Order: sequence, then structure tokens, then C-alpha cells
Amino acid sequence: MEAAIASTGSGLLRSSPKPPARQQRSARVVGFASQPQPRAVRCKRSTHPAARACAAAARAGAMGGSVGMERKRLAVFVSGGGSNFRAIHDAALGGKVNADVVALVTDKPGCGGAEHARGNGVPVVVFPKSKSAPAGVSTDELLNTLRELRVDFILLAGYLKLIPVELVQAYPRSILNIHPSLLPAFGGKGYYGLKVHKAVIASGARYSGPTVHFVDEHYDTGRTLAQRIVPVLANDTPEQLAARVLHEEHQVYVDAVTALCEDRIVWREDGVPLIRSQTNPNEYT
Ligand SMILES: Nc1nc2c(c(=O)[nH]1)N[C@@H](CN(C=O)c1ccc(C(=O)N[C@@H](CCC(=O)O)C(=O)O)cc1)CN2
Ligand SMILES: NCC(=O)N[C@@H]1O[C@H](COP(=O)([O-])[O-])[C@@H](O)[C@H]1O
Repeated sequence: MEAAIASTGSGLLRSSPKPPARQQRSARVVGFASQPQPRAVRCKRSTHPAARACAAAARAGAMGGSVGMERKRLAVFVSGGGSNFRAIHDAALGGKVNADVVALVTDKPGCGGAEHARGNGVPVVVFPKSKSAPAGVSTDELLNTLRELRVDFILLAGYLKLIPVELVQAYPRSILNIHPSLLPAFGGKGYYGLKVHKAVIASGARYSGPTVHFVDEHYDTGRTLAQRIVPVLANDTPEQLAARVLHEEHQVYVDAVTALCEDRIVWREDGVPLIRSQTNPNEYT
């Protein structure tokens, strides 16, 4: 049974009730007995009592932020310095993000993100196994670890390997990535780090900025959730543009993860994910 939160005028917002807590708990205790349910709230317009209850619950969730909401559990994937990981971790420790970072996953065990995790008591998991990382785990081992840790959401933050389809399917509508361009422009295989900013400058684009998107089985083709824009200046070096974009990344990613962990992501009829305002349940971005 589904119920309506509201109509945006551009299509109904939809929610589907989460499975009974017992089922969720049993799924967590015995491993991957069932796939974690997407946290997104989707309601279809109806006068049915369950629909009204769902809409009221969604409104209550929208009004009350994370008050009384189950604290979420995050795994962050990095390959480099980890400034986005640190921004998210600091926001979780500071109470802005209703979550705990319970694992850092990396293909580069010596990277800055892994060092920050080790220095702050966050378990580090090396994935995937490779010649340069022989201690790495397999996809199945990673899935088991994420389920044993009861991870709700996966956040990619400068992770440079393709997430396997098994992981994407095990976490439906529950994996986010941040990319340093305005997707779909300047995304896909080969577009990472300074390569992105060099391509933006060479294109003559006057604006750039970060994109937060849901992750599917291909690089950078998942649904866009949030973007910010910054100017590209005539004499910008790739490093200068990268720094300008990175500053906005830290803010837009923390805001998106805050909404994710407060169940304020709603999916429009046409499949576009929206962020419901923390203060006005009828306002979406
Ligand atoms: N299934 C998915 N996996 C990943 C996604 C995604 O959207 N779906 N996003 C990337 C992050 N990313 C852009 O945001 C990205 C990272 C890396 C590459 C890339 O071309 N990588 C090189 C290897 C680089 C290296 O190992 O040093 C390659 O595959 O040849 C493109 C985009 C994370 N995973
Ligand atoms: N296509 C993936 C990609 O290029 N990701 C980018 O890597 C950087 C990681 O920085 P960080 O390690 O300091 O968070 C960030 O700029 C992120 O957008």
C-alpha cells in the first residue's frame, strides 16, 4: 500500500513503507537474508488510512529532522586524501549528520583517508584485492563485512575503482558519489581528479561545480541528487579550479548525506530524487 506526501506539480511523490522492523533486524542478524530496503520515502496519492499515516509520518519526519530517528550507519570509500570523508566524519561526530561512520573502505591502504580513519578509530577495509593491495578482500567478503557492520549507506568520496554490480544491487538507492563536475558533462571512465578540471578548462565552460549522485553499475551515470556551481575564471589553472570546486563539495555532500540520514530523499514519479527541505515539508530541491 502506498500513500501520497504531496504533489510537486511535476509528478506525484511516492513512498513505500519499510519492511517490518523484525524482518529488517533478522536480515541484519543472519547476514544478507534480504536486501536492505531503500530508505527513500515514496508515497502515492490516496485517501486510504495507511496512505494518510504514511504521509503524516513523512511530514513528521520532515518537520522533526532526526529527532527520534534511527541513527544511520555509513561506510565511506576513498582512494586519496579524504577531505570529503573528513568533512562527513566531522559532521557525524558534531551531530549535523544523523549517522556514524562505521567503516572506511579503500584500494590504497596508505592514503590520507585511511590514515585519518586509523587515527580516529574507524575500521579500515582494503578493497579490492590487487597486486598493490594483496591484503584486500573480495566482493563477497566486503558484502559480508558491510552487513555484519549493519551499514545502511555507502558514500564514495574520491574512490577511483568501479563499484561492482553485486554491491550496487545489494544497496539499492543507498550508494552516493561525489563527482567534481556538473554531470553529465565531464564524467565517465577516465574523468577523475585533475583530469576533470583540465577538461573543463579546455572546453571553455564558464561554470563548473560538484555533483552528488546515486551510484549505478556504470561510472557517473546514476541519478543526480544535488549540484553546486562555481565560476571558471579565464586564467584558472586546474589546481585553482579544483580547490574552488572542492570547497563546494564539502558543503553539498554533507547537506546531501544529512538529508539521506534523515529520510528526506523522495523519488519523483519520473525517477528523479529530490531533497525535502528540513524546515518546510512542501519544499524540495
Ligand atoms: N559503479 C560505479 N562505481 C564508481 C562510480 C560510479 O558512478 N559507479 N563513481 C566512481 C568515482 N568516479 C567519478 O566520480 C570515477 C572514478 C574513477 C574513474 C576512472 O576512470 N578510473 C580508472 C582507474 C583509476 C585508478 O585506478 O587510479 C579506470 O577505471 O580506468 C572514473 C570515474 C567510483 N566508482
Ligand atoms: N571521479 C571521481 C573524482 O574525481 N572524485 C574527486 O576526487 C576528489 C577526492 O578528494 P578528497 O579525497 O579530498 O575527498 C574530489 O574532488 C572528488 O570530487
